[in-house]
Order: sequence, then structure tokens, then C-alpha cells
Amino acid sequence: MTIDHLPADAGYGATAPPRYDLFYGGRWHPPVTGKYEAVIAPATGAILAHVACAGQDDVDLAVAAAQAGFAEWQSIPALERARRLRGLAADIRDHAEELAHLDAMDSGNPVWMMRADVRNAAEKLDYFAGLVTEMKGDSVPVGPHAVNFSVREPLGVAVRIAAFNHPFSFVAGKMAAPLAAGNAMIAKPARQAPLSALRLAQLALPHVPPGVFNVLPGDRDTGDCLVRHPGVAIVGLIGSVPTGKAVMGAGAQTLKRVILELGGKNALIAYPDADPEDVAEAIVSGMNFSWCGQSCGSTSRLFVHESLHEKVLARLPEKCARFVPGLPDDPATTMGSLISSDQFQRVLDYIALGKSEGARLVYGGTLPDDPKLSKGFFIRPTIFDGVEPHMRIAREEIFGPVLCVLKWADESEMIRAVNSLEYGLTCSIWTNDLNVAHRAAAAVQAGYVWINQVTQHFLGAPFGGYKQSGIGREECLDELLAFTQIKNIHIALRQPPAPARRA
Ligand SMILES: NC(=O)c1ccc[n+]([C@@H]2O[C@H](COP(=O)([O-])OP(=O)(O)OC[C@H]3O[C@@H](n4cnc5c(N)ncnc54)[C@H](O)[C@@H]3O)[C@@H](O)[C@H]2O)c1
Repeated sequence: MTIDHLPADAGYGATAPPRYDLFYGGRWHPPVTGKYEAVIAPATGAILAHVACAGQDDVDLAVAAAQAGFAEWQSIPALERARRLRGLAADIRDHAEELAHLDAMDSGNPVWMMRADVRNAAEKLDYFAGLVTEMKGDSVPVGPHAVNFSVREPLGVAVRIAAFNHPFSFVAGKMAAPLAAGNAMIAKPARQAPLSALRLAQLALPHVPPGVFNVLPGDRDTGDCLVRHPGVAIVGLIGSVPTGKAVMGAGAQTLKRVILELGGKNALIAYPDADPEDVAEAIVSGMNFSWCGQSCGSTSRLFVHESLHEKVLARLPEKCARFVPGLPDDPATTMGSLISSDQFQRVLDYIALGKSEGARLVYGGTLPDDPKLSKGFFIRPTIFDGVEPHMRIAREEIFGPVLCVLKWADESEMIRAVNSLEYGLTCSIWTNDLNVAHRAAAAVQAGYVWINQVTQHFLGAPFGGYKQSGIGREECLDELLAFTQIKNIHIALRQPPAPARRA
């Protein structure tokens, strides 16, 4: 079964949903399990497709196919690998519209945002293609009669397990480093949004040998089988903290390397000298309301100095009002839906919890009125004021459009509250005082800190978490090197024969 295009009216009309198999070894395979799962359009509740769910036997077959692909791919010179990855990036750009629509329908996010995700993935392929010659080794001085040097080699079969919130970008962008380094890869897309990854498998095929890039859709058990498989050398996960712990534990059975990009409950800190207008604008951008707050880097805790509190709060309703939930393919949509009924219920539960904990709901907290959206998982931007650091809504990752506002007066108490969680992914600091900015940046326990900025990532700048927000750094050279291992080679040089002595 091939995937060409979803029916033009997928999710909204009467066309029978297509069925998609597993993709490995350069071909489609029906699952040995015989199991297919419905993929739901979160904006409409319609069935978009039925997608195979890989089990242990499928994982065994896919790993064997990936090992065969690896044998060929690793022997291709690095610059040739880079040329092919750039070719794939160009193909992705040529198919940007189709891929963005697939992702929009599958994830409920506005299509204009998913175009940016597609561009972002293509940029990562180009970026890592440009780094292939940085897989360098070192030499060690061992005297005139020997040479000692090290080389970096790929690891073998890499597995990448993706979260649902950027379905295409988390598969296409994350294939760049392992493939550039010469590994084969199996992608396990999010169960809720696997369609663009399957389309990517087809797009990649002309560029890489069979078995080099494989896509195994499935659930947590599929992920677990991949993590435990002795033929897999490394696992990169984008997911929640509990999944990160499960992956690390299961991977330990075969002493697997892991790279973990996990959850966050990130702070935006506003100092008294910051402009309240800038802070208000930053916090609504930092909440990533366009994708319904479903971003690991969202600054969902606003620590605002008491002197700015009223001024910032007064500006938020007008700014939030520009996020209007709508269908993902409507160009006017400024806010998408949550991914699933589970996530929808979870966010509603947190809103109820916030009220019962004594926080003051000052905006949203309700569903949109638009009858077109009644079957989707939409929730309006939601703001709680009067949140205290001990409340669960201030401590747990909601992964939805819920902002908690905490007022502070004493800097050291505020920093203690910012750092009091198990998370440490991002932090945004707003001040015009360079000394304060440096002091705060040094004090916060987070891997990615913005001063007077939010949300943006910069290729080359290491992204990753402190504490339980993750292990490893991505979007930079470290990511490429994480998919390599070092081999040291010592060569004893033969000495020239001693000149013959005269009798
Ligand atoms: N740090 C980052 O860059 C980053 C980016 C995006 C999302 N996230 C985090 O991801 C989470 C939301 O995504 P989600 O709900 O898809 O996360 P999740 O942890 O439920 O699932 C992530 C992926 O892991 C798989 N999985 C689940 N259990 C597994 C197991 N035991 N073994 C192997 N694989 C398993 C899932 O099928 C899915 O593909 C949030 O916590 C968010 O902060 C982090």
C-alpha cells in the first residue's frame, strides 16, 4: 500500500479513510500483528486513516532491514551522504504544502504553522549535511615510531521516538543527525499523528538506500520493543518525563545510549524595569497558544514583579483575544485544537483543579462557541491569576493553553520557586538591566535561557534540558556527535633496516 495523498476532503467528507502499512527495507509491509488503529482528526473527530501498529515481530523485521541499510549507508562517503540529505531537503520543500496539510489535519494545528515546521525540518537536514566533515578524530603524540589517532564512526541502527506536537518536524528534522553521521534509522511517530512520517518514508526513498530510513507507527509497546531490541544502538526520545524514565530503564537492559528531550514547566520572569507591554506580548507568544499551548518550551508560569502585575494582567485579555480557535485548514485560524480526547479531558481537569486550589480564573477556561468546532478538542486560551508556587497547576506540566500568573516581591524567593520543580527546560527573563539579566540567567536551572526573547530556537545553539527535562543537547554539533562512537587506532611504524656494517 502506498501513500500518495489523503483524499482532498480528509476528515471532513465521505471518502473512505485509507489504510497505511509499516515502512521498512524500502517497502510497505502489513503488520505481522494484523493490527491497525484509527487516526482521528482532532479538529473534527473524523477518522483520517487506519494505520498499522507494529508489534515485536514487526520490530524484529524492521531492525534487520535497518541493519542491512546501515551496512550500505555507512560505506558511502560522508560528503555524498550530505549531498543526498540536501536532495531530500529540496524534495521536502517541493512538497511543503502537501506535508503541511497532512500535519494540520493530523494534529489540529493551523496549516500556516505547519508550513513553518516543514521549512524547519528541511533546514535541519541542510544544517546537519553541512556538518558531516566535523565528525573528526584526534591524534595523540606517541613518539616518532608510531601514530595514534581516533576516528568517529556511526553507531548502527538509531531509533527516534516522537511526541505528537510537531509530527513532521520531529521525524524529518530528527532524521538529519543520525543519517548524516552514517547510521540507519527507525522512526516511531506519535500514535496520534503518524501520517506525515509515512509520507516522508516515500519521499526519502529515492535519496537513501532501502533500510536506511524506516517508519514504524505504533503505540507505547512498539516504542518499548524498539528500545529493548539488542540490534538498536541508540534511542532518541521526544516525550514526557515518565516516558523518558521508562525508555532509560528499558534501554539499560542492553546498555543503550539515550538522548531525551522531555517535558517542561517553564518560567517567564518579569523584573520591575521591564516594559509591561513587552512582557504581556512575550507571555502570550511564549505560551504558544497557536498550537494550543502544546509545546515543551512554553513559558506557562509567569513570575511577574508585583509592581508590574496589574499593568501586565490588564493587557492580557486583548492579546489573548487574537487567538481564535478554528479549523486547521482555514487560513484565518489562529489557534489549533488539542491532540486528542484524552488530552482535552486532562486540560479540563487541570482547569477545574486550578479553581479548586483557589487560583483566580481571569480569562478563558471555556470551549469556543463556534458550532463548527463542536466535535473537535478546542479550548480557549486560559489564564489563572493568584497562583501560588505550591499549587499543582503551578508544578505539573499541563501541555495545554493554561497560563499561571505568580506575583513576586523578593528576588531570591522567586528564583527558589522558579527552580523548585523537577523540570528545567527553558526560561525567559525580561529586564533592561544587563547585570540583572546575567545574575538571573546564572541562577535559573534551565538548559535554554532567553533574555528579552521567547519561543525561538536558533540552529547551532544547543537545545536541551536541565534536571528531568532531558539528557543531551540537540540542534547543534553535539547532536551529530551523539550518533557516533570513537575508535582509537595505534599504528606501530616499522623501523627501516639498520644500514649494513662494513666488514
Ligand atoms: N524537550 C522537547 O524538546 C520536547 C518537545 C516536544 C514535546 N516534549 C514533551 O512531550 C510530551 C508530550 O508528548 P506525548 O504526549 O506524545 O509524550 P509521551 O511521552 O506520551 O509519548 C512520546 C512518544 O513516546 C512513545 N512512548 C510512550 N511510552 C513509551 C515507552 N514506555 N517506551 C517507548 N516509547 C514510548 C509514544 O508512543 C510517543 O511516540 C510533553 O511532556 C512535552 O513536554 C518535549
